Amino acid sequence: MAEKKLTGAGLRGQTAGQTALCTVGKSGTGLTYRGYDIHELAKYGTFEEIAWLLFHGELPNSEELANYKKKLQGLRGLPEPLKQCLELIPADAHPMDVMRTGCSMLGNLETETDFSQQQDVTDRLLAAFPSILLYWYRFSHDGVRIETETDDDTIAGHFLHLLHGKKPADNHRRCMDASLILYAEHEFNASTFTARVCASTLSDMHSCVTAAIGSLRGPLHGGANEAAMEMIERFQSPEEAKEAILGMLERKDKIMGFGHAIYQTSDPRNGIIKEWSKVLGEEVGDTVLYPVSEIIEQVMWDEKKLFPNADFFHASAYHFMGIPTKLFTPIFVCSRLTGWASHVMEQRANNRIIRPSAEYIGPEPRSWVGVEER
Ligand SMILES: CC(=O)SCCNC(=O)CCNC(=O)[C@H](O)C(C)(C)COP(=O)(O)OP(=O)(O)OC[C@H]1O[C@@H](n2cnc3c(N)ncnc32)[C@H](O)[C@@H]1OP(=O)(O)O
Ligand SMILES: O=C([O-])CC(=O)C(=O)O
Repeated sequence: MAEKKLTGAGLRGQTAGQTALCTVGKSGTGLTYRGYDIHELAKYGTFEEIAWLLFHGELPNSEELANYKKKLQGLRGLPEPLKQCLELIPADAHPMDVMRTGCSMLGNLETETDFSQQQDVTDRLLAAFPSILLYWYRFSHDGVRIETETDDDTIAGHFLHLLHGKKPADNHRRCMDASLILYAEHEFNASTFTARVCASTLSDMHSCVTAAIGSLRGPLHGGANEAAMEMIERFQSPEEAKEAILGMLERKDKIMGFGHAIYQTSDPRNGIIKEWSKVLGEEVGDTVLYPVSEIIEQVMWDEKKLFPNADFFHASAYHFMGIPTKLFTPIFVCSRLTGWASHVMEQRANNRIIRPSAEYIGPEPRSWVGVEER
């Protein structure tokens, strides 16, 4: 692939503001959160530690971490009107629409009335998002009203517990934890930029996050993990996948889970989630999905010099943990909330309304023509 031109459409290559949260694709640093490399964060950290790091700028000490986890544990319950609202949403709704509504409804019930509440509002959303999603999912699909206040120590464990109705295996919890870390923050991506634009009008946290959920939903952004799953599960063998992908490339179809707006040769998150996919696939005796994913990776590189982004191997990793495909992008929401909220706080701390200019390409000035003369 020719050197990517970082100008023009899509605001590519334009610096649209400053951040101390994250570097993306900066030469020599790759992906870092608050200066820590993503590989170290995913290997040694837990999602709650990384959330704290993003919000406060430093890793928590053991007392801070224990207190923070306790606080989040205590915020998992849902108010009755929110449960009633979730029960009205049909089973065939897209779970991203459920997240959008759930966030917005909570904004009606627990409104942020002053920016001094921003951390508490964020923590509430962080604790409540898995509950919102899975309360709706289990009610609409299984007809059960689940208890969302579990004693699980982590958000990863809480999520899988609510989904499957039992505490998860340790490696599933660890994979989910790693996944939440990988998705937590990514500079001025489309959904985060949406959140910052909303924040720049001095709007409330629920509005900023609801707007961001709308941006993440699209298949060119967070929705790609679901689209990748729908693609890979169509193939019965690597040979079939190779032939089909070559055909898709010839027809100039987009292959979901590949390419990136900023990274040029690889996405540093890919190797980490790919390894988890391999381990979990071996555990469930998979002989198709992982090999199919690998051959697609190979073909995409050989043919287009395109590489898997964070979403591609997330598809098979989540699938091996028994997570339904339509819940993939909402998990991204449960994680990226940390990045969105940190950016909202950063924007508020040094705000100017975001209002770029447009290059006008419309007609020259002209006179009004009455309706009877048109
Ligand atoms: C967590 C995330 O949000 S990561 C992104 C998730 N999204 C996806 O996986 C969707 C598939 N990928 C894409 O659509 C794109 O790669 C994006 C949206 C991620 C980045 O878009 P851009 O920065 O505009 O792409 P870029 O400029 O690198 O495209 C260069 C060329 O590669 C092609 N290309 C890029 N990605 C793909 C793909 N996945 N499949 C096929 N061709 C592709 C483009 O069509 C373009 O070809 P052209 O020059 O003939 O028009
Ligand atoms: O940065 C981007 O454009 C998309 C992405 O990978 C993310 O948001 O994680």
